[in-house]
Amino acid sequence: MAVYTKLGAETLADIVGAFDVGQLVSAKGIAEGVSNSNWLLETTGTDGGGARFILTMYEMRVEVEDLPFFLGLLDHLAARDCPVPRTIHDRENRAFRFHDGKALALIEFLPGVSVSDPTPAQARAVGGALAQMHLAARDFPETRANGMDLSAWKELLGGCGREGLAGIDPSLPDLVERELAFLSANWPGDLPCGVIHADLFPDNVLMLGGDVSGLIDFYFACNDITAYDIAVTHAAWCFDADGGAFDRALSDALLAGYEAVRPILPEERAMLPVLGRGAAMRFLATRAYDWLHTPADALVTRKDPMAFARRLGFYADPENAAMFGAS
Ligand SMILES: Nc1ncnc2c1ncn2[C@@H]1O[C@H](COP(=O)(O)OP(=O)(O)OP(=O)(O)O)[C@@H](O)[C@H]1O
Ligand SMILES: N[C@@H](CCO)C(=O)O
Repeated sequence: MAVYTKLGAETLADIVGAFDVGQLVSAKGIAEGVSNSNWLLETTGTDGGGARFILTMYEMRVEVEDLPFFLGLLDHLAARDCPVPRTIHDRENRAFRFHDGKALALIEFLPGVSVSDPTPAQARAVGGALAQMHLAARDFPETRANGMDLSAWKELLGGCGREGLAGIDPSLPDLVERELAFLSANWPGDLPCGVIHADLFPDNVLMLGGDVSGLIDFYFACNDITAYDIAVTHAAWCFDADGGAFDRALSDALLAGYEAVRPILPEERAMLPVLGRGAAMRFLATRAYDWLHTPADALVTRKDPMAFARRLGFYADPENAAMFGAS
């Protein structure tokens, strides 16, 4: 349950009063998500017609000094017609405020649901929305380094130790050692860079039928290799949940949808298998670390690291590299 802080009705009404959004009508804690506390708020709206918002209180993993980047990016992308929620600024035009020392932001509510079993048409739409985001962010003036880069993967996996990794699966210590050495030697240094989402899993995409109605949860967004974001999205969308079964139709649709909006350069395509290995390692690293460091009685469900070890195997297999060739 991702509501870590209890806020009474009066407190929520006070918070809402700082924004020009009408009066609070109802508030409901949102169970999904693990990093922040989220509430779905309903207000009377400014014209009395009613309005819905997401109130987010930043609890962990999000640094307050990064909020201008994350929230400014939402406004920048929304102004360029990307399906992302706008940040509602308070009456003093601030994008975030503090309550009891914790930062909070009011964000536009977007309709739609996260799909757990995407169709190729939905994967195509997601590819298109990702490319649209990459293009729209080109003139975003703020920058943020990727806190989840290769050096962070090494640190997280180092923090697991060989024994810890072996406790998850006996094959993991050698796989991690071999792959980290490969990625260190082969990570591209000359591909186009820009603002990337870096975590565009199905649970961070809201869909209405075949259309993307919302890209959310930009709290890993940063400046890094643009094609790495394609690889992350590919790894997140084109396999079954345990990572054992690759879905070629989803993959083709995702890449075609992306290319309908922004071409994938030949040099980007050529590196997709390596970037896919990196993307798989990134989620293997955070999942393995959390697997070993989350107390057994925590309310959060741990995610399976091996689901990304299997994806890693897929991207590392030379037989699979050909399908990323120029279309
Ligand atoms: N703008 C929005 N419009 C509609 N629903 C939203 C919006 N933002 C968030 N939600 C809902 O709230 C849930 C949690 O949001 P989010 O994923 O940002 O939380 P989080 O705690 O940061 O998650 P994570 O654990 O993935 O980091 C989402 O799954 C979605 O159901
Ligand atoms: N999307 C990530 C969690 C947030 O980094 C995962 O599924 O492991």
